Order: sequence, then C-alpha cells, then structure tokens
Amino acid sequence: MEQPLCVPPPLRGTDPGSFAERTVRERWPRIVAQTIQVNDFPASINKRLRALHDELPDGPIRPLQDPGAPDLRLWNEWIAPYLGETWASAPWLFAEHYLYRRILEATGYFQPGPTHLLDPFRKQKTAALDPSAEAVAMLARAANERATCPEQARAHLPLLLLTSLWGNQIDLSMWSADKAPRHLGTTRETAHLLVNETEAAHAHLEAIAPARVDLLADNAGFELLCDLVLIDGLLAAGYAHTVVLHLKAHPTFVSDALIADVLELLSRLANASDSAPRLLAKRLRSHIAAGHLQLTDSFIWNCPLPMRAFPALPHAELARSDLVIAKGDANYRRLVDDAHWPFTTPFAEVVSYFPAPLLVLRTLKAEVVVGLEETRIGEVASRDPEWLTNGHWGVIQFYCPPRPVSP
Ligand SMILES: O=P(O)(O)OC[C@H]1O[C@](O)(CO)[C@@H](O)[C@@H]1O
Repeated sequence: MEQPLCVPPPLRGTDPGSFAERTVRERWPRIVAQTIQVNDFPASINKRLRALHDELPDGPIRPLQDPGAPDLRLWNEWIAPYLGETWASAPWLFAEHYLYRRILEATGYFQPGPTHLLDPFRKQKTAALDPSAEAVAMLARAANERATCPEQARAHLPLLLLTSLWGNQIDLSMWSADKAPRHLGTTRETAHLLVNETEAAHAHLEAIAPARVDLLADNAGFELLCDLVLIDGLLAAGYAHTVVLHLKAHPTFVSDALIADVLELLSRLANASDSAPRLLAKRLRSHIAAGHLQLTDSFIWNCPLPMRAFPALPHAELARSDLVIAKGDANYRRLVDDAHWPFTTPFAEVVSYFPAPLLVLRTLKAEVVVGLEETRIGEVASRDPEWLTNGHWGVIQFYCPPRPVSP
C-alpha cells in the first residue's frame, strides 16, 4: 500500500541563519519603510505603516482590522490558526502574504476614500517597465515573426520557456541590448538550469494540442512581457486554443501583476515608437477580444495557504486545464508547501496532489527546492554559496498526473 506523504515543517522566520530570518528581520521592515517613502500618503496612513513597521519581527499576529473589506472573513479564517504566534514564528509563507495584506489594511486599499484601490507599489512597478525599448522591440519582432509561422512557433517553444523563466530574474532596466532576448536560450542560460524538463513538457503539448493552458502569473513589468510573449507563441503554435492568465486580486509582493498591470503594459506597447511592439499589442488585444487569452484574478492567489491546502473549488477549476504553468519563486514555494523538504525529494512525489499537468518556471530566491540530484547540489553549492537565493539559478520542472485506470 502507498504510504501517505509526510510534509516536513514549514520554513519560518525563526529558522536560525536562514534567508527567511533575514527577510523577516531586514527585508520586510525595508519594504514597509519604502512604501512610506515612495508614496505621498497622508500622515494618518504613514502613522499606521510606521506602527506596522515597528511590529516586525516579534509582534503578534492579529486579526485584520479592515471593516467591510471583501476578503475580511476569508482572512480572519486563515489567520485564526496563527493567533498567538509572532511574525517570525509563524510559517514564512503565511506571514509573508499576511504582511502584504496588512500593508493594504494600513493604506486603506479597501476603504472608501482617496486611497481606495490605490496600488501602493505602483511607482516601483511603473519604474520597472521603463525600457530598454530596444530589447522590447526585439522580443516583439521575434513574436511577430512566429505569429505568421506556426512551425517556427513550435520550434521556438524551448526558447520561449527560457525567456519566460529568466524574465523572473531580469527586469527591463537590467536587460541591455547586449543581453538581447534572442540570445536567451543559449549556453549560459541553460547551464544555469538545475533541472530542465522542457522536452517532456514540449512532448506533452505536442500530444494534447490544441489545449487549454493556464498560466499563474508572477511579476508585472518585464516578466509579464515575457509571459505574454510565451502566451502569444503558444497560440501561434496551435498548442493552445485558450490561455487563462491568473493574476493577483490585489497588490502583493511589491511587483506581482494585477489585471490593471496587464492592461497598462498593453497600452505601453500600443504606444511604443517602434512598430513591432504596437503589432504585438494589437494581436494580444485581439486574443483577449476573441477569448483566446482570458485575464482572471481571484483572492485565492493572495491567500497565505500552500496549494495543497486550497479549497476544493480552485482545485476543481485548475483540474480543467491541460497544462498549468506556474511562474516564479512565490508560486513555487506555495506549490511545495514552503517546507523543509530534502532537496532530492522527487518533484512528482511532492506535487502529486496537483490536479493537472504542471510546468514550473522558477528562479531560486528562497531556501526551498525539490527534485535535484545530489551531485548537482554539490556542484552548484561549491560554485556559488548563494545559489538558493540569488536568482541566478533556475528550474524547469514538469509533472503529469497518472491517467485514471479504466475499469
Ligand atoms: O517574484 P518571485 O519570483 O515570486 O519572488 C518573490 C519571492 O522572493 C522572495 O523575495 C524570497 O523568496 C520572497 O520574499 C518571495 O517569495
């Protein structure tokens, strides 16, 4: 009989010497301080943000105080098990999502008034969109060529996956012309993959096309552009008839993408001086109009739960997909319980609860990873002591649930 999987304890800000500890003690206070600095909030909001800052990292977890907020009941259910814990002692995944929700409580995001639905991270996101216009034009030109040639789009799938993966690391201001998007996918980028299951994912798409593909988005700005180019390629190749792009329901993790960020990116592309981004924007908008690209958001993507603990409904919705692509570090942490798994634990074992074929594209920014080979771990750790958190290393991991056996 198959043994039930025993999930190890979660990462916590109290893990001595860990990146989680550094995040709770240094990075979070900095993020809250920056939120005050980059915005022009009234004194009452800054006072609330300063109070939040001063709670970190040893203040207690408390219920939300956000009367009338649409997610208030949900949050107070999610918080209940951790009342009595501190920011540092609560599971890191929980506390990190809670932090961003508490920032919105402080800024009055869900309250009537001048800061209603005002994204406190908007300025940072907008700056991250500031171009290297040349790199954007090159990405768009390649996408426009693929759009007229399905064979080329199919052949480019590995390149598109790599571009979308490293988009999780690189932002527009870093990506200069000499690191041009067309060169992504060559030696350096593949050499920094700790697992590369592109072939299996590609074969899966070939076998099921045309399919429904779901993409769990991560950051706005450059990464989102790479993701839209991937989506455009999946449609051009005939691999997807529909792509559902899942976005966050409210601002979080500073730069996570909202539907508003997609629309803003499209209008930036549509107003570019170069004609290639304009054509890309036109095509993406027509995919949206035709329902081939669906933008959706849900509070579930802002919740503090590991995916294994999601309610039945989002699981049932994902089960309708032929392939779910999960982007980035935070989605990865959610998928693998943000837990202290031995790094060699098979990926398929850890995500065996997942209801659909799953492809993850993630650069490592946290001390959690599964599915690695012992020798590869030794190699990378001796070359780069910061390999788990500096975003220089990536994984492309694929899981396909076993088909149900017919009676
Ligand atoms: O944008 P990404 O790739 O999800 O990265 C954000 C993540 O990186 C971290 O900074 C480290 O894990 C977290 O705070 C968060 O999980």
